Amino acid sequence: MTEPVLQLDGVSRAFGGLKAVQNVSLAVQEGSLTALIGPNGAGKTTLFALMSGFLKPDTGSVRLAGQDITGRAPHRNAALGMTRTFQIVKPFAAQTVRENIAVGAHLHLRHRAEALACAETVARRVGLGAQLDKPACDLTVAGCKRLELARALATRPRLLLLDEVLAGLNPQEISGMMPVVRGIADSGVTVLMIEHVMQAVMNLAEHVWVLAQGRLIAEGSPAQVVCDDRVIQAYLGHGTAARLRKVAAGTAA
Ligand SMILES: Nc1ncnc2c1ncn2[C@@H]1O[C@H](COP(=O)(O)OP(=O)(O)OP(=O)(O)O)[C@@H](O)[C@H]1O
Repeated sequence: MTEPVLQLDGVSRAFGGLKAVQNVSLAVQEGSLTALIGPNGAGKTTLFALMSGFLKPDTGSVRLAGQDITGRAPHRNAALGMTRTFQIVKPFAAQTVRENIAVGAHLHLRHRAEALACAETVARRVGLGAQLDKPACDLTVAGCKRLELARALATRPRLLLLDEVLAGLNPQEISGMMPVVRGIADSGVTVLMIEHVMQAVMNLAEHVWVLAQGRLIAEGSPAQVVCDDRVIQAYLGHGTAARLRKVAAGTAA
């Protein structure tokens, strides 16, 4: 097997007495589309922050394409090809969609005209082509989520960490967003997503890690994890798990 694009070994982080992430080890393979799931407060966002450099681990190591990046600043990691999105989207409200996306493009493009041209291409990829000249504050929630995705994509990531890009969307908006995420992965970008929308996890992810109380409690294909007793106890509950098993078997109504 080739070297993982991202590798965590024994990563832990506490906030005072709260062990938010405990001894997590995982490897993300290049070109994969995978998911990190678990109950509220499980430590998923903290783990993303530890991966991307927004937080330093107390113990353990993070490697990006074999290079030790433990505790390295986020902008340096972005320059190396790892970019994350945020659950709470905070665009530059008064600036246009194009200008917001261009901020990401400036990571690798010095000239404004080039960054704006790149922004236009990326906007079309995420379905924001018609909104390029709108101020970001005029976007709907779904539009803001697409903008967050676009800003990250404009950095030309090799590995994209998506923190709940589907949160707050209605079923129709979720259905519209799933092909966008799939398209990004199909274009060769490795995608790891934190997601509570299990329909999307079942449809998109080839491998899932399950976190509960800071610890990895299970991993496997979506079909495997929804059958795992620890995952049912800690997160899904019996009703949801049964429904998802039907989805996995392709027999959902
Ligand atoms: N900066 C911080 N200071 C103190 N405690 C924190 C901090 N960040 C997170 N925590 C705590 O760490 C635990 C894990 O939080 P985290 O946000 O990583 O969980 P999560 O799995 O992403 O949850 P959710 O699904 O609700 O977003 C929670 O108990 C949270 O309150």
